[in-house]
Amino acid sequence: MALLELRNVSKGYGTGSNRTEVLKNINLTIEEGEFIAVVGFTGSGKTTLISLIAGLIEPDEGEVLLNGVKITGPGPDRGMVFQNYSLLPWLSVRGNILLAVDSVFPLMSAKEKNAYVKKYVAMVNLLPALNKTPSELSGGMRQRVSVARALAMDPRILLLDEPLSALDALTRGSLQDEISRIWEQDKKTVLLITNDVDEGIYLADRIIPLKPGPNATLGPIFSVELERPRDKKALNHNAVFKALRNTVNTYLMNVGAEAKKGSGARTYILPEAQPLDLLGPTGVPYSLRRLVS
Ligand SMILES: Nc1ncnc2c1ncn2[C@@H]1O[C@H](COP(=O)(O)OP(=O)(O)OP(=O)(O)O)[C@@H](O)[C@H]1O
Repeated sequence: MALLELRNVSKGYGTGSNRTEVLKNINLTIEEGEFIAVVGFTGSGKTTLISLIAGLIEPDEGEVLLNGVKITGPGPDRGMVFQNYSLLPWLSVRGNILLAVDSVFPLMSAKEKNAYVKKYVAMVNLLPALNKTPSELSGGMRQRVSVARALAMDPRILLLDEPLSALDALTRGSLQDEISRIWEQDKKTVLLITNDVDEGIYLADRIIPLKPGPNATLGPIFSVELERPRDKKALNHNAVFKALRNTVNTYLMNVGAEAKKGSGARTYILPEAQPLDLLGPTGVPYSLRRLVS
């Protein structure tokens, strides 16, 4: 039996003329231990999709099943990492993770909990920051704490909703490496939502595009036939990686262009314009003054 299954799931918001149909007839099956990446356009319904799986919202039609049982609300069997760090600002790294551990393993002794929290903090390389509060951490460090907290709850599936999109390119790259390393260790089932095709290919077993909304549906499944562990630098020269990236990007560009045509969106051709440079009192343009003075 599949670990997670979405059967003909549709979801919209609002009523009457304020109604937005977001997802239409979504069918998705994820097996235990798989790493799946859903790539999609801004506003296509990625967060809606992951919120349905997290049990934060309910589908209008269809059903979401975990291990064959219908999801009716949030639960510790699904660990969620959001785009924007959702840590409690008054608690330390240890405190934030401990709170989650307390709720899932209430019978664990204080000593065991302490060691358990440390294990997950070490997993994301944050032991030196164990007693720091979120305001003392960088964005990348906060996201690491979120990942550690989700993993410490030992969920059946880890739901990652664009966890790296608010980070700069360097931090994003190193966190991708960490997620990859942790996944190799833990072999947890993961659903990653991302807008970065390269990130999806680097991390996942399968890439599934979410087409543009309204009434967004899932596109074809692209299998990632790349050996693990993957070396990001080597991938840049890997023919399979480059071909897959090209195929997925071309697919996304085509469905994006189709959706634009269908929506009747108009293209405006802007005139070519050069910015006027204001002349200073000396007759030298302001932008050059520092160079000539
Ligand atoms: N609670 C809500 N009430 C009304 N409309 C909503 C609600 N949540 C989302 N929407 C709308 O549903 C559509 C899909 O939103 P969603 O956040 O799922 O997309 P997304 O792909 O995650 O977007 P982004 O890439 O910007 O994060 C958008 O048009 C959004 O405005």
